[in-house]
Amino acid sequence: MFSFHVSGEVIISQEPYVCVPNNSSSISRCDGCFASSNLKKCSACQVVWYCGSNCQKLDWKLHRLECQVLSRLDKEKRKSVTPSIRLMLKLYLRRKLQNDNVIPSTTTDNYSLVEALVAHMSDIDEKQLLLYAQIANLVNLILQWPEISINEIAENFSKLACNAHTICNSELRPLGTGLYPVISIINHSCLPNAVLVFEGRLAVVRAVQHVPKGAEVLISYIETAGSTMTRQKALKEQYLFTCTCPRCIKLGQFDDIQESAILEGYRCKDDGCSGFLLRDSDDKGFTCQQCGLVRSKEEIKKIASEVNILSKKTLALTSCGNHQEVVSTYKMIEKLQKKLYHPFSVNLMQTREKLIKGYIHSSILCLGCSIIPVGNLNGFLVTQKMQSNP
Ligand SMILES: C[S@@+](CC[C@H](N)C(=O)[O-])C[C@H]1O[C@@H](n2cnc3c(N)ncnc32)[C@H](O)[C@@H]1O
Repeated sequence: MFSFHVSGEVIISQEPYVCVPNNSSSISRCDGCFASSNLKKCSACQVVWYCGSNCQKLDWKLHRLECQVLSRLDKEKRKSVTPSIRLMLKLYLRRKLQNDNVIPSTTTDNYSLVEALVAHMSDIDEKQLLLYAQIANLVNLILQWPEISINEIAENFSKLACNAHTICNSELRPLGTGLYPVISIINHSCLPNAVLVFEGRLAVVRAVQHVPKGAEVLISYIETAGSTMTRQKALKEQYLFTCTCPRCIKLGQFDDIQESAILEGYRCKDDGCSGFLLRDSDDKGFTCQQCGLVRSKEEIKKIASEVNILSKKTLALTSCGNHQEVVSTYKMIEKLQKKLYHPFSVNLMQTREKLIKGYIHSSILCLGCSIIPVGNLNGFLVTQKMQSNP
């Protein structure tokens, strides 16, 4: 048994058993390192991209098999090969390579770890089951391996849903999806003692506080900056369990109500007051729990609808690549949200996060302002003042 004393200390790290970049019609990434520039498409299958011969060579044993199955498909069918279908194909192809001793198996890198993952087959609803069966059918058609059944593939899709991880870069932009069977053993807490980050494709679990000898290492599967209801809903929907962590068991208690109202509720009408608001019993407005001022529902609705219109505008602007306009629209949203939400509101924080990402994207990050994002800890964007040049 180990104990981890220092915040930031690495507890465990693992390379993915399988992973795929989140390629779409608008963005392609290298299958090896997820880079998005200088890419060349595999000339045989016309599906997979590489940034150069290094990544292509490293991936060759697995891609040789994948390339064979993808090359059999006609052009239209190849378009239906989504990243999740590719992840499933790679899972079976890697198992085959290890069974045939083409690539080695180790205690932390073998298919039996995938077999042991929780699938929740008896907890998922019929609609979801049907969806898994349909996509499993497609995988079956592509692979043409009579020894694997549609049921088994569907079960593996269910496993991926509650065990696979989104691989993000240091700016927390999603790059791809990976399955890390050892990391998947780690359970969730809304008050975690560790965090999962990615260094390229490598998944690294780091302590965020002292983890005493024998204590369970717990990470958060979801954005922790949310009300208990929001967190519970997200965990139930994707991971099919009810969290009973120290934060969740406080549901309905004063501390929990206060935290939820700060994170997701409105601000006091008085700019100088930092109180949190609760809905009045007659449902006509919201009263500040510190100074007693009331905000009407109508006033709140009006600002919220202006925010809504601007948010839709950012979607349209983003899709046509107008990043400068995106940034100025987020600035307007931030101004309105400052009037609407509590200063520690998640919505406000998310807008600021998008604003900073927008600055980076449109390359107008003003070094004079000296603010750069350095990470996201427990869902809060941490910023760091850059040292001014001597
Ligand atoms: C990635 S797996 C974690 C490992 C899993 N406990 C196992 O034994 O294989 C995710 C699943 O673990 C369970 N789980 C994780 N954290 C939990 C928690 N705090 N309370 C209850 N179940 C949890 C849920 O069933 C969830 O879908």
